[in-house]
Amino acid sequence: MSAVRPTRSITRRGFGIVGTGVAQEKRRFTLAVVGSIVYGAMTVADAWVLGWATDHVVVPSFRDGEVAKGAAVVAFLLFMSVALLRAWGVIVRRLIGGIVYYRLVASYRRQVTRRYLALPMRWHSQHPTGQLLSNANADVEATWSVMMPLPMAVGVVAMLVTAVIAMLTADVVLTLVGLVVFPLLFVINVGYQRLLSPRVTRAQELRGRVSAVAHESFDGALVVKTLGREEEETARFTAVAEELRDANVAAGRVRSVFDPIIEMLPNLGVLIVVVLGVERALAGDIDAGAVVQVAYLFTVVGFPVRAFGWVLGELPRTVVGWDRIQAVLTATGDMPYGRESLPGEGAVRVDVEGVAYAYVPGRPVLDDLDFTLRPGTVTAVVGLTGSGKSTLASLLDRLVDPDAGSIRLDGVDVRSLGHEALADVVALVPQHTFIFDDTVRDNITLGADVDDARLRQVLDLTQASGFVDALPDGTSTQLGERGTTLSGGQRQRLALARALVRDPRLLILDDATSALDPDVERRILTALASSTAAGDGPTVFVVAYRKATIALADEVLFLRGGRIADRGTHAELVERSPEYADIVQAYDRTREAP
Ligand SMILES: Nc1ncnc2c1ncn2[C@@H]1O[C@H](COP(=O)(O)OP(=O)(O)OP(=O)(O)O)[C@@H](O)[C@H]1O
Repeated sequence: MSAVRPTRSITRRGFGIVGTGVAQEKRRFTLAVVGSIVYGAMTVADAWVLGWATDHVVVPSFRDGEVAKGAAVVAFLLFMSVALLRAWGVIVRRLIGGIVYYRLVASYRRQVTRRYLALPMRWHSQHPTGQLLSNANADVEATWSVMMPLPMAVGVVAMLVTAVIAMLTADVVLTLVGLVVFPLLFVINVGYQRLLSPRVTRAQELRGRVSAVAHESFDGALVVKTLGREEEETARFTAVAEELRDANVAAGRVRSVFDPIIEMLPNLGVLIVVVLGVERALAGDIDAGAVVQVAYLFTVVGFPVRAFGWVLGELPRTVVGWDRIQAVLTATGDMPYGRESLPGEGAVRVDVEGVAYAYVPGRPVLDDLDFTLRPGTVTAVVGLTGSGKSTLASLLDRLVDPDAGSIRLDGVDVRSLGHEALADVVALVPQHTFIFDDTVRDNITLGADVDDARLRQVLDLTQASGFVDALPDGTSTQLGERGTTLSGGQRQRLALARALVRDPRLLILDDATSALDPDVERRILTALASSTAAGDGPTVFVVAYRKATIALADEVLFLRGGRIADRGTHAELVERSPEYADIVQAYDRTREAP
């Protein structure tokens, strides 16, 4: 995020964005402004009551040597009424203003998150997680934080107008002092915020970078330690931490110059008012109450005037935050889902026809693929690293759409299936397992209605019952962030159970059993293959790396450079393709090497 210079067009755009927010929360915002106006008017009224009490209670009491009781009671009632109304104004402004802000933040967070989920994997692979987190958090907050001081700034206008009227009724000469001090205060505030804002924005950016570097170092702690890179990592962190320190000091310098001026200016005004006012009171031109009233106004109006500065200072952040969230909200490339559902039940037939796919235009990763997965069979795909196996798995699960050709399930193009219909039919177990910070049960069901007997069945099938039962609370055990309390093989078994519990009609395993020991893997896959062969399981497509797994498949697709180089049973391919035989041999050598 680059610091935006507060130019006029930024101010104009900023107010445009603020308008969008106000329009979205019209009623609540209006109420917050009413609260703010009441607060402003009552602040001025307070000064007036003080003036009135000076003239009608304080001065007569000194003059007559006894308290004017009737007037004192009236003054007390006036003070109390004004104080209550003022308190009501503050509560409404703060409470409703806060609600407006939090509602807008929540609404835009929801929109951004919904958009993320609608955008295709192709978009996600080009946007790092850190950036997405920042969009949903910091950018949304930066856009709307202007809404916090906004009702106060609007109310301050009403306050200043009433203050000037109140001063005019007190004394014209003292009003002139106000007419110099207030605008001066306003101009200094605006200048202050304009100087401060880019520095604060920069510090915020750097805070993000500091946590990103720290996050990366902690995440990669193993690499850092094993390769002895502690010093380099510390130096990398120190560099950004020092930049952040300098940015904070730069912002602090601006504050140290302006804060005293802004604090001092109203006091200077009070001094002038007292000097001028006392002279005029002694000359008999005005009452003492008028001097007290105007002097008091100077002390209370100074602070709210700052709200203007805050609003103007926030606008550049508003614009930057808005642009960043709009980049997500207007991102295109959605994969629209159809409305069809797949008739029938049981394992599906998959027809892949003329499929091509490229991550980078002109450089196809998969090209001209034609094959059929017969219902209720197990097909393994074998190929060198980078030959396109995972990409093919993503296409079958419609995480991406092919650039050419089609993929049909029981004759229905996957693009015409509804989102839920597709999720009901196909399950993909990816290379990297994700475990939620939740219980074993919820990690498997993901909210689906699954009874205990079925849960037990899939845990048995995936050879997970043993270790799950050994956990402190069995299936109710909380697994911690990313399931760090489990071994890689245990995580993979839960991921398999998660897919199987949904009774998919097409199961895609993308190297999903790599962390299992060969014996456990063989048992799981044999059970799966036999249920499939018995007409009770899904069609299985497996990206495989072990000879034993590959040998279980009814058919093997041998992928080379994104094309099918050969296909047949494992035995047939070993016999006719030395290249294939070499790859499979090499797989086992690398995988089983100690
Ligand atoms: N998100 C991406 N953006 C650009 N290119 C990609 C992306 N993902 C994969 N590729 C490229 O596409 C090609 C095929 O990748 P893919 O992951 O499908 O291969 P694979 O056969 O599964 O490899 P491995 O056996 O190493 O998992 C590779 O050359 C890879 O660099």
